[in-house]
Amino acid sequence: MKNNLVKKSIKYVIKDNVVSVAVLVVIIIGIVITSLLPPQILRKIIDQNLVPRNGVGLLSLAVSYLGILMFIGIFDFLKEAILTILGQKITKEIRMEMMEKLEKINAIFFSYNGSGTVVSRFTNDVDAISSLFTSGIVSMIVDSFKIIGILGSIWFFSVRLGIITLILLPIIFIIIRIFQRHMLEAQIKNRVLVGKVNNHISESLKNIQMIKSFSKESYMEDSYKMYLIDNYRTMEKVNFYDSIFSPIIMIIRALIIAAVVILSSNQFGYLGISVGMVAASIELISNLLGPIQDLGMELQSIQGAISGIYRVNEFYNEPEDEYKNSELSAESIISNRKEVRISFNDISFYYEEERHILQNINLEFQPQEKVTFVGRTGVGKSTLFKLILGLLKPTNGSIKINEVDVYSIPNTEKRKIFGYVDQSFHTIKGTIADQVSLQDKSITREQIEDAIDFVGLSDYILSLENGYDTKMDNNLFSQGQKQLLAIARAIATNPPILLLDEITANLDAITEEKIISILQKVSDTRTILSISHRLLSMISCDTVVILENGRVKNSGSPELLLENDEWYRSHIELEKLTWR
Ligand SMILES: Nc1ncnc2c1ncn2[C@@H]1O[C@H](COP(=O)(O)OP(=O)(O)OP(=O)(O)O)[C@@H](O)[C@H]1O
Repeated sequence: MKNNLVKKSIKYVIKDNVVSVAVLVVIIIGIVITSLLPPQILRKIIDQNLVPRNGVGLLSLAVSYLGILMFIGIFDFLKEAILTILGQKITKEIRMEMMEKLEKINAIFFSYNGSGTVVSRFTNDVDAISSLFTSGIVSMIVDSFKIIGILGSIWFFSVRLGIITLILLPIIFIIIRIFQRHMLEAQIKNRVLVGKVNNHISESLKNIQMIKSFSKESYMEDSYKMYLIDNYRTMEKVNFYDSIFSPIIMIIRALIIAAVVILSSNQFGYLGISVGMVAASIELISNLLGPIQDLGMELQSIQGAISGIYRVNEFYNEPEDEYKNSELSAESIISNRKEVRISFNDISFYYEEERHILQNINLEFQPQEKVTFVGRTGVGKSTLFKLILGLLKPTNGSIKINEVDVYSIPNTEKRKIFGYVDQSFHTIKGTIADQVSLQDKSITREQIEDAIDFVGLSDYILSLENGYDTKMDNNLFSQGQKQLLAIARAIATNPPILLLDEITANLDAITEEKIISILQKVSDTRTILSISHRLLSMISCDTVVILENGRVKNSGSPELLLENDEWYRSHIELEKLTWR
């Protein structure tokens, strides 16, 4: 992959924490070495003191045995602490870079990736990478060295025992791995089923009205029972593997101890080692089981981390918005708001190759022209707006404002050029004033209050206890008021172009009328591009553009279209016959 974010972040954190990394290396060496010492001391105690019944030096050996165990504990603690800190720093670095990337990424990415997928890149995948440090690669290196060290020590006591241990090692590893795999499979299955059980409850609660209205209680109950039974079965499996795992490790350990004792007994004398060496070998071999068990789990988390690394790097390599001319400012594009000329120059667009949404669109709008785009649902009206806003890049042609390609306008300048309102109001965390400014520091309090006043919401908002500084709550505003707030948000920076996408779609006729009258006021000095399903509810416009099959079918003044466009005329007639 071209840009390896994970590698870059690791390098950066290591460079920034050289001392901690150096201490970590020393600690790791310390752990590997010190963990080999206790069996050696044990051998000495048995061979020098216990067998010949000699007390000389016994106390100092016992103290060093204890001291070394304490050191191992301290080293282990330090290793974990440093690894966790470094791991957290690396994941923080990765997440920050990902957030920066998210801001630059091409809007088309979000067409194909739902919010769940993107969130999972930030959470699960980065967490999997972090486990690479806490329980993955470093622990695996430590455990591998521990195993090598233990093997070396055993070899040193008896070559024969060394060879036997070497042969037994992969067999033990495979047995442990088989059990771990089954355990993990059952745990994952169980987690999925617990999720399903919980989802089912929340889904039932969410849809309780529909369930009751359509008498679907028994269906919901049956599927809940089914999930519960499945959950119970997998839970049993998890319990079975959990309870059998420890006894299996103990049996393996007991078998090894028995084998070492028998092979080194006087009758066999096969290993030819002292009693102290037997005891030390038993301890060493017992100590082998820990790292072998850990190695299995570490392999597992490394596997998870590798796929996390792949997905994070894949995200990091997503194409970014191509060309933004940072020299362009809103003022340089539109020096006189009465001179805003928008042109569509043979634009075509598709989301998926070979499936054109828009084709060969050529249009030219005069300064302060009011244009309404109409057409059947799915014809590509909202897509056209995204192209005008420069969120999507036409696959062919260009859209220009005063001869400047909209796609090259930097995002920071867009709010001064465009105001955009769509069907629903999207709230942000914060106060009512924040809903208008979107916490943009360059928007003054006066601009916020003027915009709110303009849409006629100031009386209502000032009647609230904290006025404009009231904490935003979805229940504070009706649907119509929210749309007014959305208009205030769009006009706060006084942009010369307004894009209105079906903004009255979810409102009743009276609220719709109120909003349209406010929009008429807003439209005086602006270019207004709007989308409307209902031809009669359009704000009075100069031009109607009818889209059909991704192309401009017809365009002209409403009066002209009434005369020469059958589709337009029949739709107007049809709407007049209906309630609204
Ligand atoms: N993100 C996307 N990825 C793939 N296809 C898409 C995407 N968004 C829209 N489309 C497709 O593009 C076509 C045009 O959609 P668009 O939303 O622009 O139409 P519209 O005219 O605004 O529809 P409506 O009036 O119902 O809002 C539709 O066929 C839709 O399925």
